[in-house]
Amino acid sequence: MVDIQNMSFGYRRHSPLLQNVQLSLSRGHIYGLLGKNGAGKSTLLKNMVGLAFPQAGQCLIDGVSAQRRLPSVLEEVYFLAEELYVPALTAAQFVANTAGFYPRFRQEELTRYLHEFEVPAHAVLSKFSFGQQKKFMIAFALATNTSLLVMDEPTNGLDIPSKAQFRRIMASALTEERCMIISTHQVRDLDSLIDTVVVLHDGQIALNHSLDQLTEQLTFATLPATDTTPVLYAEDSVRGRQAIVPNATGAYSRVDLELLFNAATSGSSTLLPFLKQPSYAQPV
Ligand SMILES: Nc1ncnc2c1ncn2[C@@H]1O[C@H](COP(=O)(O)OP(=O)(O)OP(=O)(O)O)[C@@H](O)[C@H]1O
Repeated sequence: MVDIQNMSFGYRRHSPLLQNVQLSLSRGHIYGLLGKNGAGKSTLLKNMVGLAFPQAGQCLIDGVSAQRRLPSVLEEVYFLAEELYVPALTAAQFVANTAGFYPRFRQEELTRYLHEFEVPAHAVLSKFSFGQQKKFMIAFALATNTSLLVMDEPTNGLDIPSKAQFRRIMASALTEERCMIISTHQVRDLDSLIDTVVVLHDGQIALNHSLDQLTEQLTFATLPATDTTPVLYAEDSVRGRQAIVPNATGAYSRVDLELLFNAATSGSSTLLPFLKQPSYAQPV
């Protein structure tokens, strides 16, 4: 669905932020785009949907360059930006003005998502709290039923129960026809939601693996402080030594997203080369 090929971008010509990025996203998946503050996640997403133009390489949506912004492509793309612009309109007025751009928009789905998010359906949007505005826009984004749904930091401003609602609603809205990508620097917000982890670091895609691939290749374990097992990455914590080791037995362990993210962005010299070994590297 999305093909980013050798893409480079910088806000200033001689200082590239993204370099030679390669990324393919398929329908039927929820991707988590993780990166530190300022890593360039929003910038990558804007290039992906044609709101910023690469200086080299290209971003394709179903084979068409996103920067052409063809209506036939745009009606299949919804981009929920990190900063919201919410007009002084009721939900019904907002839908009347906006839903027409998305041929597969479903009012009954919007009503259901708003009910699940406990957002009033008839108030003026600009009078909502920030969290309610965010939830309205997430509900609207889902109800557009676009093939590509790109959400930049959607969980910013949501309280803890709302984050759980968000994960439930997102999971219920995924279909085989849809590709969703969600960026965050709050790694735990995507726990139990995404099926593929993409880490952006130092201007490049440092890691792009499905959770299934990761559980097959890695074991996430808490080791006693005295344990001398060779590790791919480890951090000391109050619970013991949180470690990532090769999965030698094929046993299942839950991916610790935060530990994985720390490993991928720490400059650890072992984890990323281990995942890139020919027998393990399986681009999604
Ligand atoms: N319009 C712009 N003009 C110039 N520089 C910009 C612009 N937008 C972003 N930047 C810079 O590009 C870098 C990456 O910003 P970006 O917003 O893409 O990062 P991010 O990973 O989404 O960060 P965060 O997690 O903090 O939202 C930052 O250093 C930022 O200051």
